[in-house]
Amino acid sequence: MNGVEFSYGPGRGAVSIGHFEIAPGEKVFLYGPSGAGKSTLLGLAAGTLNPDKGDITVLGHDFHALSSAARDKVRADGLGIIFQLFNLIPYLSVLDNVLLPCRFSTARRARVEEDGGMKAVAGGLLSRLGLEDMTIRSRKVSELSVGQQQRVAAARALIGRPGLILADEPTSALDSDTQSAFLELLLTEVERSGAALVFVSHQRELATMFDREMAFGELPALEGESA
Ligand SMILES: Nc1ncnc2c1ncn2[C@@H]1O[C@H](COP(=O)(O)OP(=O)(O)OP(=O)(O)O)[C@@H](O)[C@H]1O
Repeated sequence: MNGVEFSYGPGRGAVSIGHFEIAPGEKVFLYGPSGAGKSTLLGLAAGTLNPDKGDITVLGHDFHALSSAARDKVRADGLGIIFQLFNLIPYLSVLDNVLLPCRFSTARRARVEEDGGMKAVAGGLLSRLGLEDMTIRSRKVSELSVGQQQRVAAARALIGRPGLILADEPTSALDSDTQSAFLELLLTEVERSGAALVFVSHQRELATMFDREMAFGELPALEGESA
């Protein structure tokens, strides 16, 4: 992103991003005060928000030159997104939630077929993310714990080897031991798939697990900061 300006409308939130870059396979921890613009940055990178000014290139695609349908295709083919509230489809099974991105992208589906097929790839991801129990896979996600839903959301983001994963505070609902255990599994899977990762969180103690940390906006001093 270069010289990006975005506003939600007159008198509403506005965000400026001078320069933001992430290399293939790089894992970046993005932090900053509430309202600084972290989620907006992710929305711009996902192509769901359109900048008023500036350039955004994602996975080699210049968003400015693309129609919104073409941006949607870049997102479906190449991005994995983990939201704070996971945004799973409650009435679908775990397996169907994980496989959802393959329904929207033939490229993604083809990569999954290449890697061994839908059931095998989804099952492998779920197992490595800590959902080994086979009976969980056919359950509706609304019947899972928050921690289990988080793992399903991670598997859904990772399926079909997207080039970039965008994660918006996916650990905030969990206690700190569960958070770091989840993050370790997520980072291992991200590394395995070769994806780049932008991970937004307020929990700066997690930053050491990443290649790079980046502050967004004004930052309170870390020293003496209450936990
Ligand atoms: N849908 C929206 N409509 C209007 N203003 C918005 C909207 N979403 C965010 N904003 C405003 O845009 C600015 C950036 O918000 P954003 O959600 O990107 O911050 P954030 O750094 O992700 O915050 P948090 O850490 O609290 O999630 C804020 O001033 C916010 O109030």
